[in-house]
Amino acid sequence: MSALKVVSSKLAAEIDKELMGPQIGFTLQQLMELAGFSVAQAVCRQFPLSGKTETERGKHVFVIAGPGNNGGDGLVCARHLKLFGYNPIVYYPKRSERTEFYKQLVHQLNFFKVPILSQDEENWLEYLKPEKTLCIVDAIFGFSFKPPMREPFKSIVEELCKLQDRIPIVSVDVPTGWDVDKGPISQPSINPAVLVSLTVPKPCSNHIRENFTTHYVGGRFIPRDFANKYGFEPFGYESTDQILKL
Ligand SMILES: NC(=O)C1=CN([C@@H]2O[C@H](COP(=O)(O)OP(=O)(O)OC[C@H]3O[C@@H](n4cnc5c(N)ncnc54)[C@H](OP(=O)(O)O)[C@@H]3O)[C@@H](O)[C@H]2O)[C@@H](O)CC1
Ligand SMILES: [K+]
Repeated sequence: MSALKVVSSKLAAEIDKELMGPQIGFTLQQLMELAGFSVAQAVCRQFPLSGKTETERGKHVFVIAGPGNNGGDGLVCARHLKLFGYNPIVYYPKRSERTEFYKQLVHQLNFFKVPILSQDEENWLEYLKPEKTLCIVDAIFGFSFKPPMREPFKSIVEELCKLQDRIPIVSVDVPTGWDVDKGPISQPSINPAVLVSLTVPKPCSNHIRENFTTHYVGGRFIPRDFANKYGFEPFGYESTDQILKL
């Protein structure tokens, strides 16, 4: 276990609320854009295309998006990956009706010709093959997940657990199915090859496997005094980087 500074789910929610409150005035869209952008950067850092063969470069990044904001981060990430020269494909089984904004993110993916598997795609595993897939982006649930997991996500996560020894998983903020504070609470559970914590790591990140999971922090959107107010030091991002390897 690392001695990493973490904030509880309750505090993470308070941070979010203040960032998007009347005093600071970020919009959800702004934060989600930066969050998804940083996850795309983590994929690039971990799985660089430079020096790769044509076949390797053509592999898919399979992005699975859930119904909430974690899923929204995934949709944004897919768009940036396309711009970075990757070949993303999105599985978005339960599309959010929460706001018009989610529909706009889908339109943008269409604009970039990123394939989105239809809501009733039963053969989604056909698009996910170790020889054809570079990695999976797990953007199903983040810090608002409450067990037990409902379908269709329960079956999806079970399949991911079977595949994860052969295809690396990049989890956005919280590995799906983990309790944000307690970590993996049910079996089987996702063991990501990469975890990208957003804003600040949550307590569950103390449960990642030390020699297995590469941990990044991303979502570079707070100044020093704001971090200090919530009890942590800002992260030492370099230059224009949106991620920092911890
Ligand atoms: N400042 C930051 O750090 C920023 C953080 N951001 C990101 O937001 C994430 C948090 O987003 P969030 O609050 O929308 O919640 P999230 O985890 O996506 O899940 C909610 C959805 O899941 C569903 N659901 C829940 N339990 C379920 C179950 N058992 N089985 C099935 N469904 C279940 C629930 O459905 P409901 O229960 O409401 O019907 C709802 O639809 C955070 O982790 C980070 O990635 C950035 O975008 C912006 C900046
Ligand atoms: K996730």
